[in-house]
Order: sequence, then C-alpha cells, then structure tokens
Amino acid sequence: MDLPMGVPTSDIFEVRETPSAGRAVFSKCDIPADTVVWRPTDLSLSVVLREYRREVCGQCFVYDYGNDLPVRNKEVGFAFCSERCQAIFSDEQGPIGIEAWTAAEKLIKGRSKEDADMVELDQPRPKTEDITSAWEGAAAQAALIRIARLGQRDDDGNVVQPTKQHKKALQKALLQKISPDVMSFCLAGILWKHNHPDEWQRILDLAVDETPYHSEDDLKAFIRTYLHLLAIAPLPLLDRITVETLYLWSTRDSHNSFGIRSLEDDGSEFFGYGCWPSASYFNHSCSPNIEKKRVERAWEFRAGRDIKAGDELCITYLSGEERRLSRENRMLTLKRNWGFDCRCERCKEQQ
Ligand SMILES: C[S@@+](CC[C@H](N)C(=O)[O-])C[C@H]1O[C@@H](n2cnc3c(N)ncnc32)[C@H](O)[C@@H]1O
Repeated sequence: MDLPMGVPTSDIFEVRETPSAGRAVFSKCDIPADTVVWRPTDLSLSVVLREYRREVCGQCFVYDYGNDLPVRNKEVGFAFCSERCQAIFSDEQGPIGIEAWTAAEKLIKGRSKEDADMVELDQPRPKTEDITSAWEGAAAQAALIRIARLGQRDDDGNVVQPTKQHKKALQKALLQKISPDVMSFCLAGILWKHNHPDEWQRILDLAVDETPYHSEDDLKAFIRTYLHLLAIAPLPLLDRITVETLYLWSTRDSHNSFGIRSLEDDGSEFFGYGCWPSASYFNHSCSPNIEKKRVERAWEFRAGRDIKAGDELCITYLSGEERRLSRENRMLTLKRNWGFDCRCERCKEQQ
C-alpha cells in the first residue's frame, strides 16, 4: 500500500489495509502495558465552542473548572490561560488570521442571541445530490460578493468598479443568520490551509464521509457561513474561501475529529473538537488496547494492557459514559456519530 502523507510511522507499529475497516494500525512487536505508543501533536483544524470560549484556552485547551481565564482577547473572541499562549496563538494564526478572527468576532458580536446554533435532532442527513445542488445554489451570490470585494477586470484588463447589484449581494449575505460554531470551523479550516498549503494532502488522505452534514439546517449553516466569510474575510484569504475547501474539510472532519473534552469527570464537558491527522489511522474498539489521553494540545496513546506482535492497536471513539452502554446502544452511537457498523472483537463476541 502507498502510505498516505499523514500516516504515523514508528518502530513498534505499522499502518496496513484491513478487509473490512479500511486502514488500521498493527503492532510490529510485543508491547508491554503502559508503553507510550504514539503522541499525536499534529493538530490541524480545531473548534472551541462559543459557550466555552471564556473558560477554555484558545491555544492549549486548559480549563479551570468553569472559571474565566485570565487573558481575554475580546477582539479575536478567545481567552487564554497565559500571555504566552496568547502569543503562540497570534504567531500560529499570523497577521491575516488575527484580522480574520477579528472580523468574524465583530460580525458575531453585533448580532442577537437568536442566531445561536440550534441542533434539530431527527432531521434526515442530506444526500450527495442535495449537497451538490445546495452549494450550486449559492454560486451566483458568491460570485457577486467576490466582485463587490475585489472588483472585476474588463476585456482590456482594467478594473471595473462593483455596481449596486454586487453590493446588495454582500449586504444580503451579512443579514443572514449567523452560526458562530460553524463560522469557527470554516475559518479555522481556511486559515489552516492558508498557513500550511503543503500539508493539505494530509487532510485529503483521511477517511472520507461524502455526506457529512447532520441535517439540512446544518448544510444551510455552512452555506450561509461561506457567504459571510466571503463578505468579511481579509482580501488575501478570498481565493482560499471556496466551496471545494469547505466541503472537503467537512468530509474529512466528520470521521476523523476527536472531541476536546474536560480531563476530569470522565470527560463530561465537551469543549469542542479537532483533527489530528496522524491519530486518524487508529480504528475503534469497544475493548481498546490503547488508552488515549489529551495533554493540552496533544494526545498520548499508551498501551492499556500487554499487546502481542501483530495485534491491531485500537483506541475507543466512545466517551466515558458511552463505553458502558449495551452492545446494541454502542453500535447505534457509533453509527450515528461516526457512520460505521462496529466490527471490533468485543462486538463480534457479543453478537
Ligand atoms: C478515524 S478513521 C480510522 C482509520 C480508517 N480505517 C482509515 O482507513 O482511514 C475512522 C473510520 O475507520 C473505520 N472504522 C474505525 N473503527 C472501526 C470499527 N471498529 N469497525 C468498522 N469500521 C471502523 C470507519 O470507517 C470509520 O469511519
């Protein structure tokens, strides 16, 4: 198998294709319990949910039992546990990133609470053809907004000023309902691609979910956010804000992101999520032999028991409470959240 760019490599494990669960990680030698097997540090896109933005550090995800963090940057809408974390954040996002977060924050703050994300359960997931036609439906308005921001050139290469029609398309986008967490996802993804253009292939190589939107509302929120970003983002980012990038990010995020949860209370607080490509080749088991623990922005994957050479190394995708569910309910949870029928050893044995 040609190894994808983001595949983790190590002396003690290798990534191979499996007959029924895609690629997976296998031990190359006996691994004693408690051995640190892998430390994924390659965080790409991450989202800290709006409701936790004052309590969870925007850089290292430290959480102080719900207390507001000491360094609050109201312009960009993040709080930090220290000046150092704020400086690292600014450095990683770059001047254009900071300008973009500031523009997004200004737009979100100017709006009422009604705009908060509402999750409608039980709506069907949009199919591929619904997704394609919904994005196509936004193309004309997107083109007008681009011209409103950048102008356009006539046949002789002269810049033609935007007309009332272009400006109206931009204004119309700004009046649309805002979904702050979708905005964070899209902006974080665009900025990651902007700041790491050579690493995009690591994202494209991940497992794909062609129908990543949970509901029609969710899909609509992404399309509105696309238009919002075109209307407000710094001009050097406009070429990056494309349907292709936003859709491809969603198709990879869906089956590869990990929840960023509290480190106490069995991870009961869900602060947001992030995608660490090198962590994304470990399959799930309901009886995992690898324990994963978040350490600030990184993960530590440790052998939870003695592992024999040739065994598959599996983590669990379930949260603390979910692990105690019956086989049927674990299967349902994995199907709903990750879209697969679990084929782990424990589920096979309990069949
Ligand atoms: C994070 S990726 C893991 C690596 C993936 N197998 C690959 O080829 O990229 C998650 C996807 O792997 C597959 N997978 C992981 N654990 C599985 C399991 N226990 N049973 C069946 N499929 C599984 C599912 O397709 C799932 O959406």
